[in-house]
Amino acid sequence: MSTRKHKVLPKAEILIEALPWLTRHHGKTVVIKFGGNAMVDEELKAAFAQDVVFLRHAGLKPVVVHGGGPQISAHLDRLGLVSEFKAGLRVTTDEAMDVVRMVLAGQVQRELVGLLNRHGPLAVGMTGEDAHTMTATKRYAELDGERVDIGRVGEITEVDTGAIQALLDDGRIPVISSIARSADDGHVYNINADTAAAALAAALGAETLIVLTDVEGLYADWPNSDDVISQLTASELEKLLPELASGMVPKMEGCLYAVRNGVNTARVLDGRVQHSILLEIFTDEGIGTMILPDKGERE
Ligand SMILES: Nc1ncnc2c1ncn2[C@@H]1O[C@H](COP(=O)(O)OP(=O)(O)O)[C@@H](O)[C@H]1O
Ligand SMILES: CC(=O)N[C@@H](CCC(=O)OP(=O)(O)O)C(=O)O
Repeated sequence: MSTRKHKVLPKAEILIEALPWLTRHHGKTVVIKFGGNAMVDEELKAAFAQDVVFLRHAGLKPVVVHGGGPQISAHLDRLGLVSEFKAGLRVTTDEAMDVVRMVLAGQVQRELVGLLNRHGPLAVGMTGEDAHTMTATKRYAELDGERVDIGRVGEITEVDTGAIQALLDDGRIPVISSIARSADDGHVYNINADTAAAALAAALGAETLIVLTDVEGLYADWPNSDDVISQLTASELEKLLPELASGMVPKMEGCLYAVRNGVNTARVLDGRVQHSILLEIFTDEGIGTMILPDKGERE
């Protein structure tokens, strides 16, 4: 009897630890960005799907926005097309845009939908083009103060959350690829997936934006040290932005945008750690980096 109690009690304690978090997050929308670099391992992808389905059954409304940078680069390579990044954004020729759309919507999104739907008829894939969910205009990169043409890369000008809301109201899990149509020229544009996730989180009035990536969080002095900043405010992050490099730039700009536009917290988590989403949402042990609105702007 006592051995049994010994074994069962810790499990019950874990469940009870989740109670205040379950209450707090019930019915809330959570936008989760799954980065291409965190999507390389089969077990991790399956664990990610389990976490998202768990959130849904725990009464939250998860929305998945996915990247696929490495997968796009691999496909371009196979076709003998060069990929080049400027200011963290892929220079996207018309030809490359076809590949971006095919890989994101036809490969990466399909795979995630398949993994989620192992647990039931929950996930529905779409791109920002569907039902005019995301509208974009051509974006230029800023390099040493110069405006540089990077082809079919877009910035979001408008978000229509109608289709996503309808899916959420129907109990589904929307899985969204970061592509948007332009109202100016009718073309489709390549949107950085962190930027898309942040814009959607703000437009949906999400409680939280979770960005899964391939590092532990925001390093204070990358690449010299692996000290992770566990928490910072929007103003503190704004000061750090000019020092950031590569993929962290759109990620942190996105987090800043989200918390400045009504999202209560933005979190960058290590997607290489299995079940990092569950640990973050339902336990007292926060991991990764949390960005909060400035005092006075918090709910
Ligand atoms: N201060 C920083 N803290 C953490 N990572 C950083 C920092 N500055 C730059 N990076 C780089 O940003 C990368 C994450 O961005 P990215 O490669 O675009 O990932 P994802 O595919 O998940 O969007 C990290 O792997 C790291 O190389
Ligand atoms: C404009 C731009 O750079 N778009 C990205 C879209 C995918 C993405 O953002 O994927 P990750 O989240 O895995 O980096 C690209 O073409 O790679």
